[in-house]
Amino acid sequence: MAKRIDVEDLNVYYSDFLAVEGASVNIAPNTVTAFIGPSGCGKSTFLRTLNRMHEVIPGGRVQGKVMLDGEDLYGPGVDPVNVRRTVGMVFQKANPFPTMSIYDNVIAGYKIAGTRKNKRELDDIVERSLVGANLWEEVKQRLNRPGAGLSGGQQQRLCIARAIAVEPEVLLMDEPCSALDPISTLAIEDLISELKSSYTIVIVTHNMQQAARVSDRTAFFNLAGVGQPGRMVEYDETAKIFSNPSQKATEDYISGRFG
Ligand SMILES: Nc1ncnc2c1ncn2[C@@H]1O[C@H](COP(=O)(O)OP(=O)(O)OP(=O)(O)O)[C@@H](O)[C@H]1O
Repeated sequence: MAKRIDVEDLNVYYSDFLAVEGASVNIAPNTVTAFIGPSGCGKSTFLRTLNRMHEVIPGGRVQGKVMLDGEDLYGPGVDPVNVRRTVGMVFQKANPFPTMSIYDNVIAGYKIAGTRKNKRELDDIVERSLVGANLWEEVKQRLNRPGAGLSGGQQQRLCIARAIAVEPEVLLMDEPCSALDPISTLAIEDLISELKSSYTIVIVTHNMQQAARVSDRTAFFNLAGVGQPGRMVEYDETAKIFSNPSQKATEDYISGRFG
């Protein structure tokens, strides 16, 4: 079941460096939210706080609250590994395990967690996930071939299949199309629109047309200057952000006047 995400006044640090300051956001279940903004304003950093991947980086820490259906992800006793299972992530560069078969890539999350499943159950998971990622028809005859033998767009869909195989409730995507050609990009965008019925999706993108095409709501991040923390300047319906933003900085950015 897709979950809602509520972030309250989050500060995100790399050791002493405050990378994102005072970010708050309320994300409804079964929606797509896009994070846009200039390079270095903290989009990826903020995204990684939503599944506790930020703290894997040495010196990475947060202040504030990230709630998933009202439960604080950073509360005492919360297991970060469990958080990352519930909140899956897809990265900029498709990163299938190259020598592993397509089949084994999809079930990698279960193997790593040491979850025991019989062959029939695993077959079902593989088919369901590849169907969900719109890749099944293209690979069903070659499930035992290495993941690295797929095209870039197929590899990215394989990574999406791997992410959804463990049945997350939220999917985070960090520039998932930046290494893809326009056709593969459209395939991923179509897929994002389909996945929305099952998951809450948050995507970082540099492509404003993409944000406009796939997202329901958009958050614009900005940076006051070099060495300053990034801030979430405006967060609203995507149609509003792109047609009638309330902040001048947002308007300058989306109209290309950013400088
Ligand atoms: N591992 C790290 N250690 C220290 N500082 C980091 C680290 N990763 C990012 N930063 C810093 O945090 C700030 C935000 O970076 P982040 O990558 O989140 O920005 P971004 O908006 O996603 O940028 P881009 O659009 O270029 O990917 C930057 O000043 C960056 O240099």
